Amino acid sequence: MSDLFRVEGLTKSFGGLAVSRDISLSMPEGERLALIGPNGAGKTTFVNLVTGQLAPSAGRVILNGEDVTGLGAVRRVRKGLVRTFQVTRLFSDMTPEEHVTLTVLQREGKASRLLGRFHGNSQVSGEVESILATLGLIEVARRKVREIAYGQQRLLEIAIALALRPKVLLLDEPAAGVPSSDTPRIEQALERLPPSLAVLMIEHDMDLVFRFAKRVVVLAAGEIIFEGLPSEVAADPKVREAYLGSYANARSVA
Ligand SMILES: Nc1ncnc2c1ncn2[C@@H]1O[C@H](COP(=O)(O)OP(=O)(O)OP(=O)(O)O)[C@@H](O)[C@H]1O
Repeated sequence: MSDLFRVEGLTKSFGGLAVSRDISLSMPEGERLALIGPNGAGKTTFVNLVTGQLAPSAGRVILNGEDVTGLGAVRRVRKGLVRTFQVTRLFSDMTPEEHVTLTVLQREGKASRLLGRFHGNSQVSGEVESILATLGLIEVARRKVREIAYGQQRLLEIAIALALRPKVLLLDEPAAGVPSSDTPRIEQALERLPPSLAVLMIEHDMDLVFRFAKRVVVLAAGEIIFEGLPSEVAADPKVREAYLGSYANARSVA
């Protein structure tokens, strides 16, 4: 198979609770896949298994034909499997330009030298500028993170991920916490991601999912219950039942 990335039979239990059950899926180059599902369906756990933050109980993760299941998270990143997190992990006193520059230098094994020395390095600064432009962050490149909008902070997380030169990018709720007035900014930035990059996005904002995704996978209780086109997902009986079930549970708890 010529898939860039695939998982086979990925399974994980916490004690007696199975949170990933025999998940298999594949992604070609240029994929735009949304992974959706009710709260607690196991979406973040799945990403953690793929990126090496968690070890699976069974199953394999394969990147470019290579089984990376036994590798730690850092080595998977070096091979091109990169993620962002639901909650931002930025330094509030640093600028977007500094964050992305440091990441490029880190990738090149030069981060231990002083950042200042590289301000004049045109190769590094050219790459940093191009990444910041992709995410629409040029005008805030030299502002401190704490002074920029939360939506821009979320985009900076993606910029940092791009600076690691991913082949597969996993976005964990890129629009979470972002005011709806700012979601078009996120959407436009996602449209500008490199075309060959395979992107998997977890997201609860269905407008964003439908605009971004070419394919949708629905997870419920740790299992894939639907895989297909965005236009088909809402009418699928299993999907409707899963969402209705979670709504009913939420109401019965409330
Ligand atoms: N470290 C852990 N130990 C025990 N149970 C866990 C652990 N991590 C997650 N779980 C449980 O696994 C299930 C799946 O959680 P997960 O965070 O992957 O769901 P999710 O689909 O990402 O949910 P959400 O949309 O709310 O972020 C939940 O029932 C959660 O309580």
